[in-house]
Amino acid sequence: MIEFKEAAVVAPDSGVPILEPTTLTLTEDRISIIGANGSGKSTLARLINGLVLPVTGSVEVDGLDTQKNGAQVRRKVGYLFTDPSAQLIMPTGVEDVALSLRRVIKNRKEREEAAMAALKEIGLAAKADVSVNALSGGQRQLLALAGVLACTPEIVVADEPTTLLDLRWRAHVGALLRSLPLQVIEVTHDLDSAARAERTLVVDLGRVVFDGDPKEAVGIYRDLMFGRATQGATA
Ligand SMILES: Nc1ncnc2c1ncn2[C@@H]1O[C@H](COP(=O)(O)OP(=O)(O)OP(=O)(O)O)[C@@H](O)[C@H]1O
Repeated sequence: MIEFKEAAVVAPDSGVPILEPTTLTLTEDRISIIGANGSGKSTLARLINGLVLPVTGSVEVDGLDTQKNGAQVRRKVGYLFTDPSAQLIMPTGVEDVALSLRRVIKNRKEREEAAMAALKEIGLAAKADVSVNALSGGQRQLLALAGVLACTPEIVVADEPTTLLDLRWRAHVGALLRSLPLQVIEVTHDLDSAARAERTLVVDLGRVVFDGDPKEAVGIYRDLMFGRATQGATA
């Protein structure tokens, strides 16, 4: 269970509020987060695994405070970035997934075997020894996901995981995320994908302005966007 208690974030340099005090209990297996560029979605998502820490209030995952128990929280919460380059470090796929496992499996041979198993599971076994740079964008995102899943998280937070992908890869990665027997929280600009969740949060100007039915959420987001576009056009 993920619990935000009045969690607020400000910009480290300026102190400008990025996320207003936010209280949420997130228990559903499929949650989507939508909102305009710069509204605070990634900040909200990053609070869940302690990549961002609240300046006031707290965020807990199964009772573990992200501030005090960061390492334990990150073992529970895997984080998938929009751009897989942000998390792929090693020259080849198998080395990269093995690196993700360095804290989980100490024995090198066992680690490589587990990395290969994770690549096989996701359909990338044939690319295990290929240079990461030679993979397509879709394959790189799959590889990043393999690295996350190899560590057997209980929750996956995916921050616009399909934004950089073509339609085919978008469908593939989206379907994979939906098939995971885990809690999946997805930040997305893909409103069809957002609407498939059980619960959707709409973020606007650093606040969760709607929390509930996905289809209703998408309607509210569209109203926010078109209202703003109209105001902008007439200003
Ligand atoms: N470390 C930081 N220092 C200063 N400002 C920040 C920092 N992190 C985020 N911001 C600002 O906070 C606001 C919210 O950022 P955030 O990345 O959470 O938005 P977002 O909704 O995920 O946007 P996008 O859809 O464009 O990815 C933006 O205006 C951003 O510039």
